[in-house]
Amino acid sequence: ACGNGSSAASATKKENGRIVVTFWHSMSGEPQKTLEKIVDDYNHSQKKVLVKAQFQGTYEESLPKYLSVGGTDKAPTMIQVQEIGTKAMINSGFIQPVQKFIDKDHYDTSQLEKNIINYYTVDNKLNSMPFNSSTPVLYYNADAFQQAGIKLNPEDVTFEQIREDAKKITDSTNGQMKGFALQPYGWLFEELLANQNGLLVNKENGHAGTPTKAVFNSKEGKNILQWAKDMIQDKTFVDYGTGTTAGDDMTAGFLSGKVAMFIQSSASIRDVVNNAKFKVGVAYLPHPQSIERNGVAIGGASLWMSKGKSSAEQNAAWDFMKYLASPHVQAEWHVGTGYFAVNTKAYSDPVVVDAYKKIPQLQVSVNQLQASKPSPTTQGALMQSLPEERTAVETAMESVYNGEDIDKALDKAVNDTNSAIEKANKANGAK
Ligand SMILES: O=P(O)(O)OC[C@H](O)CO
Repeated sequence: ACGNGSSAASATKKENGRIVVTFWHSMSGEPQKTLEKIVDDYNHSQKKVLVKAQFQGTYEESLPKYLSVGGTDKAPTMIQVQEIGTKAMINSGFIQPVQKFIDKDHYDTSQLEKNIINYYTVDNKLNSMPFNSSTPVLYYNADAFQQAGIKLNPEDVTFEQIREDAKKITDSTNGQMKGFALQPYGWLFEELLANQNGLLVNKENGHAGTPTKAVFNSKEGKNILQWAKDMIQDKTFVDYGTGTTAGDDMTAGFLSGKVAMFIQSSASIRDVVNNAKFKVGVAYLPHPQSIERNGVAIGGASLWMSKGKSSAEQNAAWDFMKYLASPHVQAEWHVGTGYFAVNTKAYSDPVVVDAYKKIPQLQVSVNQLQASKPSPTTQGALMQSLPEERTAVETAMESVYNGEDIDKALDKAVNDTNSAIEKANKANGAK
């Protein structure tokens, strides 16, 4: 990567006298609709800046795209990057930490959720602006639970209970509705691991230095795959695969009554609740009975400023970032999606207070985050090679679902992740 910062800034782009800010994002479904409305409101609220929101595919698609045009004229002014891209963005040399604007502007970061600020603060600098933060939650068909005569305490769900409930629901519907789905999605594995206080990588998950090894082939890692395997054997489990539509297919399966429970980002709460013809329950992430619930790490994404843009363009983007983080906009964002409000003042906004009366499910992920124990596992792993780790874990999950031995699958995923770590550390000189 380049990144010596010596290149001249590009010319400010203008349209009808307004500074153009290009904003790459990865929001689809309800979050996309909500985001587009917010951008529109911002563009109408003032006359100096024109934000152009451009959907760039999934997080996995947009980050490599950005890294291939970073530092050139084709780079957007700002981009939304998933949490695990943090180190890759810092190391790319293409970005301007937002700390610079915070300092210049005396922007008060104490209004932002502490957990989230901590996540994006590396080397005492806030690198990117918090915007859309989530936790994974358990979605369940509350009507199906009632019909099967079972109850669930949303704040304490165990692996064992899910397995039992999955059997009861599958049996009581003669297999018409299966019990549970766990998409082979690395993020869900990472979070189920954190909920058992299991580390993903060494060096305290990368918070005590650059990781040199993956360590998720632990008892805690195996618990997750054994749990899924047990349900596959019980014939109560549905595998929606790893394709790009897997998440949508799983949600569609839940909405059409083919599966009673699944785990997915809280970002889907509005999508799911709006579209269900039955009562939707939302619960904390489960844990094995023998291991106390530890809590979750924040997921989602944040907003990054490109280096090499004119200061007029950067200041315009900063103005928009501040608008996005303001209490009322965060209130609308939270209730329109299921992401947290990154600005804590949003929770007393009438928009949120009213929404909680009608959609109490929105509160579950906020409570779950606040009930998480601060530790290197709930802080999330910090490492450049997390995208590679995620792919390796997804391959392991899928192969176990297809009958592979758990130890073999996890050891292979650890080895593959270690190769990526070694390569990145060599390239960075262990940055
Ligand atoms: O789907 P999101 O935006 O909640 O993000 C989930 C993961 O944290 C992405 O890495």
